[in-house]
Amino acid sequence: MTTSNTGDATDPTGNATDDSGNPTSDTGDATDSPGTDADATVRAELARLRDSIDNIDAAVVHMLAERFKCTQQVGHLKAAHQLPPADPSREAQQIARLRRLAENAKLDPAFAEKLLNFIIAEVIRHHESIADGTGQAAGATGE
Ligand SMILES: O=C(O)C(=O)C[C@]1(C(=O)O)C=C[C@@H](O)C=C1
Repeated sequence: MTTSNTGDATDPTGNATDDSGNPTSDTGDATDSPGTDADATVRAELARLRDSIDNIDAAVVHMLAERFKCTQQVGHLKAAHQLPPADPSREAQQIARLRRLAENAKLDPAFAEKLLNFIIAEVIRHHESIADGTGQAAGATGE
């Protein structure tokens, strides 16, 4: 719900709801309103799906944190041996592989490529900071 919304919305069953998603026309008596059971079912299904989304988002954050711990070590290795932060041929392989994986998983490969490029751009920024001495010290966790 946006903060600019002043009027009541309708829930997915078309019933009027307030800003918290609660029915506004329901008297609270479950026996006299045919919409009440459907509302409760829809809200329960939405809550169940949102629980799964929250778990998946948490997994994504933890996996990204692990990936950045690896790339931080790569950044230090590259800086110590005067290797360039970016490796375009490696990136081309990663993109081709990720697009294949995405297609098999029925995920939009263009989206997968954009996501990987977004992550790699951040990694390269970190590598550059490590190389110029302004980056995170080796072994630092940021906690
Ligand atoms: O594999 C490397 O050389 C890395 O620095 C890691 C990484 C990546 O995030 O996967 C980042 C930058 C490179 O251009 C390629 C890949």
